[in-house]
Amino acid sequence: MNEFASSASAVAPAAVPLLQVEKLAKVFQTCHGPVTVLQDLDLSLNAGERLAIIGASGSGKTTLMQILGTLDRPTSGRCRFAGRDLFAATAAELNRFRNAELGFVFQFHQLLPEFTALENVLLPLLIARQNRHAALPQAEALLQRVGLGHRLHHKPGQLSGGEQQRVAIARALVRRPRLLIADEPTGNLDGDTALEIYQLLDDLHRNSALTLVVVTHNEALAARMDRICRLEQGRLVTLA
Ligand SMILES: Nc1ncnc2c1ncn2[C@@H]1O[C@H](COP(=O)(O)OP(=O)(O)OP(=O)(O)O)[C@@H](O)[C@H]1O
Repeated sequence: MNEFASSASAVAPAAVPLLQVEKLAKVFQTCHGPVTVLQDLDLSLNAGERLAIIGASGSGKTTLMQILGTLDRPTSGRCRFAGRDLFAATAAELNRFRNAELGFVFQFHQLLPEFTALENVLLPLLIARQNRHAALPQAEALLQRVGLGHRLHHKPGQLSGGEQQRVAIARALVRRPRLLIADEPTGNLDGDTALEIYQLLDDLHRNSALTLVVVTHNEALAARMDRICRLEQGRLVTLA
């Protein structure tokens, strides 16, 4: 764990939400004038909670995920992770925080096509300077856990869409992040395969204290989470 993340968890009492967003706004400046996508957005998410975010196309779901994932900065407002103000951190601190504390899954898996499933999952550990010998059993165990123990040495092009997304989930979780951010993780999959991915997320949640924010267009899949919010007019409205 990096110094920013460890000092954050050291100062955070148990009652502090894992993620706390206050009065968040995002305005894009374009040649046609400013485009306000998020405004006055509040969100509080406890450790271990699973939140589904739904909303019309263009309502700002990906914009919000990018900000929660610290891949983009808000125009104004505050985002705290375990009590620590994220956007007050330096770029280097944020980088280390992101690598240690966050896992990302996208609609298109973004696996490296030349690498095997095992190598794709191993990579974040090697980038974090873990010894390959120690990292290998961790990556293998996680691939077993997502049901791909028999596909370790297959490349993404040799795997089905659902299998590729399982590898992407294993890659996102291999460094044991506290928050998993999934932007339309099943948008590219058929109904049965999408359901299998959600069952896998259920399993992973049950067996570890994973906190999950998932964007989906599918309300039946959203209903599997603990809470559903709809993004409308720049704000999150709690539905259930
Ligand atoms: N860099 C940018 N510059 C200007 N406008 C942007 C930029 N990025 C996003 N937008 C605008 O912000 C709005 C929200 O986009 P976003 O991708 O967050 O929506 P979304 O809810 O994820 O949509 P979808 O469900 O279709 O993926 C859109 O109107 C989009 O055109």
